[in-house]
Amino acid sequence: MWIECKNGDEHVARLAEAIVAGLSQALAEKGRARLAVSGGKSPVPLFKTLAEADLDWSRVTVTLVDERFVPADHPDSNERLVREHLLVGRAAAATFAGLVADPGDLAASVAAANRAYQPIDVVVLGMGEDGHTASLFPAAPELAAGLDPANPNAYLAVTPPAAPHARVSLTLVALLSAGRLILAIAGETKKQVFEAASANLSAALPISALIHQTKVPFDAYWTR
Ligand SMILES: O=C1O[C@H](COP(=O)(O)O)[C@@H](O)[C@H](O)[C@H]1O
Repeated sequence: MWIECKNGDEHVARLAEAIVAGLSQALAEKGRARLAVSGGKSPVPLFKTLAEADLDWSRVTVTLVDERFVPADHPDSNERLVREHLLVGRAAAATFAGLVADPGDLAASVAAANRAYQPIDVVVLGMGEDGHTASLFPAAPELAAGLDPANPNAYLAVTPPAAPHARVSLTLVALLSAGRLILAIAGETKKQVFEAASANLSAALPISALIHQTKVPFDAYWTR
């Protein structure tokens, strides 16, 4: 479902409401919940609101949709972003599962992420203006494997052709094993990219693989 919000405050409030609803449902049904969040520049206001949500965070595991292959204290680290802005306040009681086990060994980090993987209740995605989501970048050499419905792995290494750092990313198979997918995007350019991806399923815009699927509830929240 496409959901338009009138401003940033409504965007954050509605996203937080949907995420908390998904986590609360998992807690009620299973006693534990697993949340995967994205990094990049845009999620900080959402993280700050989520951090104060009235949830039993001690029964929530927070993990990452994707990670830049950098040490956890690097300015571009998604783990650093999450630790600084989400795992604070009430959410400090959550357990965190990062994706870079060894900042000197990408293959070992991906292998460790795959061993630790458990199905995710709520996935919060972003989208780049090139149509990438998670770190499933258009034209990346690993994109076909990332989108392969028969890929047995939850995570893979990705080399973005035009963005910094090698990545560790959830595969499409893992994304489509989640309880629900929530996309947070802002701006006219991303709206146009989303519309183009809605018109055609194409590896040129990897987000289209999520739009054109019916396995998992998928909601896109947009604001100007
Ligand atoms: O590189 C990344 O970019 C996307 C989009 O980031 P944004 O700052 O444009 O919202 C993000 O979803 C992904 O997790 C991140 O690694």
